Amino acid sequence: MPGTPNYTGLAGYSHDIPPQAGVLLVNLGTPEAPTAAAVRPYLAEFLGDPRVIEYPRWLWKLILHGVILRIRPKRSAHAYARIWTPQGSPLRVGSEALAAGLQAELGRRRSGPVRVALAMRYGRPTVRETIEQLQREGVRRLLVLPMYPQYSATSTGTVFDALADTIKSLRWPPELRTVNDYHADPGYIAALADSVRAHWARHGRGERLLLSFHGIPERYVRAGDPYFCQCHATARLLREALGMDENEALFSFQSRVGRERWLHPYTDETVKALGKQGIKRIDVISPGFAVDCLETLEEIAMQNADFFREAGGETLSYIPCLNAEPAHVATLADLVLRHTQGWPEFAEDYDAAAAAGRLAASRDRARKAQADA
Ligand SMILES: C=CC1=C(C)c2cc3[nH]c(cc4nc(cc5[nH]c(cc1n2)c(C)c5CCC(=O)O)C(CCC(=O)O)=C4C)c(C)c3C=C
Ligand SMILES: [Fe+2]
Ligand SMILES: [Fe+2]
Repeated sequence: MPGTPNYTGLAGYSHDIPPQAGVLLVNLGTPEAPTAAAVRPYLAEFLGDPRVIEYPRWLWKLILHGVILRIRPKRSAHAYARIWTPQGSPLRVGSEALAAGLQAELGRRRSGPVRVALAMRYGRPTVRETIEQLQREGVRRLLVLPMYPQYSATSTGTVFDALADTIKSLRWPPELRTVNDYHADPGYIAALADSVRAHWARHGRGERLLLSFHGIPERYVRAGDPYFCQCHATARLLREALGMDENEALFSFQSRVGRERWLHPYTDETVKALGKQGIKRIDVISPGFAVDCLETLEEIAMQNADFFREAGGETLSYIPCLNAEPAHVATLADLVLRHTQGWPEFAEDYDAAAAAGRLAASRDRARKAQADA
């Protein structure tokens, strides 16, 4: 508190700064440049994480450094080069825009001071340096929101590892809350459904809609990872909100790496099968990614579009992630308000009824569209 004795004698000692609440968004991270030299340290950190690759350490270190880091950086860099923007990697640009949008929205909807910051699990800015910076700015209460709608130990879980490591070394850690997942959040489902309808209104509607989620090894799910169930739940709720059944809105897993069996069905095989069945146009959405990235812009919109054409299809129409769209910002702001209830900086209450109302309205629109058809 200003005016209380400062025993350290240091300028900027955090007792002297008015307290604030903070929201820390954390995304995966991305290379600094679309070059093999920049991709190598990124992949080394990412694939060196024992949460991501659950193999005996010594064996994996041999394979990672002996084989993978000699081959993959060049291949990945080539893929990144296809989607790189003048502002940098789409994942970084999109995450920063979303964080800025959330800062503005919370500023409008909150009476108290709130700081929104963005960290990356791999690469920079790190979780540690971002939390240390927030503390210098007076953040005493912190909500950590990993940018993954569905929980997986390989994505969300490892963000909490980085958080725990940071907290362990702080003399005076902030009061903490965390968001595990928001896979069934009504606002999130409504925003996805609305984005699909907006895409159809602008580009026409395909014969099928494919909901493609990032995969993980099947072994992890058998060991207790809830990811598969949460992806299924998101897909079911999204189908309901769109008034579609399982034959119209299909479900698959993308981005597999290595020889091990990953979650099924695979996106590439599904896309090829649809092309072979004589389907000419499909729409694809990736509801597990908050912002567009390599796995959507390159793997889906480019690679899988090629697979579809090679199999006899014509158009794979990719539906972008929610990115910094106002509906996405509003949904995350709701989530923040709900998870920070009771904090003195955040006196107002989260309006659960309004979010449920938005989902109901989305379902009504689906019913109306069906009745009109
Ligand atoms: C090999 C193991 C991997 C697991 C398990 C995994 C889980 C997982 N990943 C995401 C989100 C993203 N992954 C991205 C890229 C990416 N993923 C892997 C491997 C695993 N992911 C690799 C090797 C890469 C790098 C690119 C490549 O070489 O193919 C990205 C995009 C990053 C970007 O810079 O754009 C995201 C986002 C989730 C949500 C998840 C578990 C549910
Ligand atoms: Fe991944
Ligand atoms: Fe990939």
